[in-house]
Amino acid sequence: MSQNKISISEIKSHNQSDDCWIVVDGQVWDITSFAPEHPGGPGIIYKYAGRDATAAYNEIHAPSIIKNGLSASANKGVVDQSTVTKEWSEPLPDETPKAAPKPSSEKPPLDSIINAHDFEIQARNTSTAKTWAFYSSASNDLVTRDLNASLYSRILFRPRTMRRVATIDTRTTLLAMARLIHPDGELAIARACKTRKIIQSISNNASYSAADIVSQPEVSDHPFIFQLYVDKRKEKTNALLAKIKSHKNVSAVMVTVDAAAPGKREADERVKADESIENPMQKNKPKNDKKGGGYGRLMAGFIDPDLNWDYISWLRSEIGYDMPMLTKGVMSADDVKMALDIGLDGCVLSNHGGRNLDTSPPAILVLLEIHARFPEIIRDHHPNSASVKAGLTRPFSILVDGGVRRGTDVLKCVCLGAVSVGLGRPVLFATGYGQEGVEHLIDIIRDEFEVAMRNCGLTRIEDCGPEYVNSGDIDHLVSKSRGHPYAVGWKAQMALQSKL
Ligand SMILES: Cc1cc2nc3c(=O)[nH]c(=O)nc-3n(C[C@H](O)[C@H](O)[C@H](O)COP(=O)(O)O)c2cc1C
Repeated sequence: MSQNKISISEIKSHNQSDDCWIVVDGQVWDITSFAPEHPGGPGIIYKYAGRDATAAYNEIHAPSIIKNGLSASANKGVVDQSTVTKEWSEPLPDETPKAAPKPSSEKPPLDSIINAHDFEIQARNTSTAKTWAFYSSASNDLVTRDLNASLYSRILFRPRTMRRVATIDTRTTLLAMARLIHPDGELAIARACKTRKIIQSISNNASYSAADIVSQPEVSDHPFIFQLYVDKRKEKTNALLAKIKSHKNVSAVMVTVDAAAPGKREADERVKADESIENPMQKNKPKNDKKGGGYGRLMAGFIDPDLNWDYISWLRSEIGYDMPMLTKGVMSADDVKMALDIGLDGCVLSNHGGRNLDTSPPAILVLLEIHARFPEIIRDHHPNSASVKAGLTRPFSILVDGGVRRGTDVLKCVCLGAVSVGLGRPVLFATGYGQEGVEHLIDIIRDEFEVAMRNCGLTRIEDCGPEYVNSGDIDHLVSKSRGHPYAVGWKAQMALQSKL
């Protein structure tokens, strides 16, 4: 079917935030209603209102994103090439009356940053092309990365009013997970987490060693979680664990299980790697080859794809029952149930920020799947549950990460039973400003969280519950059974009888 041809003058007339068209690869899109939800903020879109955004779009998005993410009615047609003018083909002039500030390599003052999206925009404008590509990239078409964030906007609150909310108690945990963006990297994150009473999860691939991070005098009495990737060479994992356990302030180990193979992070692959940078934990250096120059592949090369439940059970006893152990990167309720059954202390529902398996489910869907399929896990094992408080059951903590950008996102997770909520990229972007930047980010999210609590009529974390959220718009995406809801399996018995 031939597409409607649209003249350049017509496209240019749709250049306002309430009537915003852009052109990507010759296709004309009405992006008015999507722009406010754009994960990178609407500013960058408004900069291209009534213009050709192809170059800017292709820098960080895969071609299919716009087609899959917008409704068919948003496609207005194709550019009428006979109307293209010289002025249209020229790059965007520097000065623009639209909402986006002029991109600058100068960091804006920290006090002009008022939300997590602002941190992302400044990181994009001021960090090196490689740093931006490595941090922001995700696998294949970025579907999961973007869905992680956008699903939160489809869950609504069910607020109660007139509840005396002048004084509230928000004691809960936010998790934070960077030297590419600031020389102090994870050292600065650790100090900020200490001043803001947040727990940092230290990556196995951090740019400083775990010892350097947890031994800083400022944080010597502050708890940390160590995130472990199981090495193909098991003796390396054992040696690392022995070192980790020698640090009194490492209070839990989190084993990442969603990285059997590194995702194809095309933005990272497309930007040449600096072959002189050494990954301090693995002592290896990046190289550019036929696949590209991805840091992601370099950092994942040592991870054991044969990781299995037998090893996790062994690790559980090896680490010792005085040290809580969790799995991170859990994407199905069945794997949560397994973790509970073999005696782990919790799970982080996560898809690695969409960096490994594209189209894997956002954590919030897995959280809802747990409610639908194994309600006892949260009802009887949530650390604040009546059953745990009465000493009848043991606590099992569900943590969530991926796409969390607002205090309202945090509150939705807490209402649905999450004990902690993790922030990945926003913390890295905020680290561009060092310790102060991370503190500012945490203050922003906490403030948004408190505003949301008050306006929902909530004063205590213990009172947050599913009755405060309406997930109707995404309920159809929640898996309600182990098998497919109607497709008939030809080897169903075998597959469904296995616990694994
Ligand atoms: C640059 C970068 C590096 C990461 N490195 C690790 C890692 O070493 N280990 C790990 O378990 N997860 C890692 N993750 C995933 C994060 O722990 C977290 O699951 C994810 O970033 C959450 O999504 P968000 O960035 O949308 O908040 C990394 C994420 C990013 C963006």
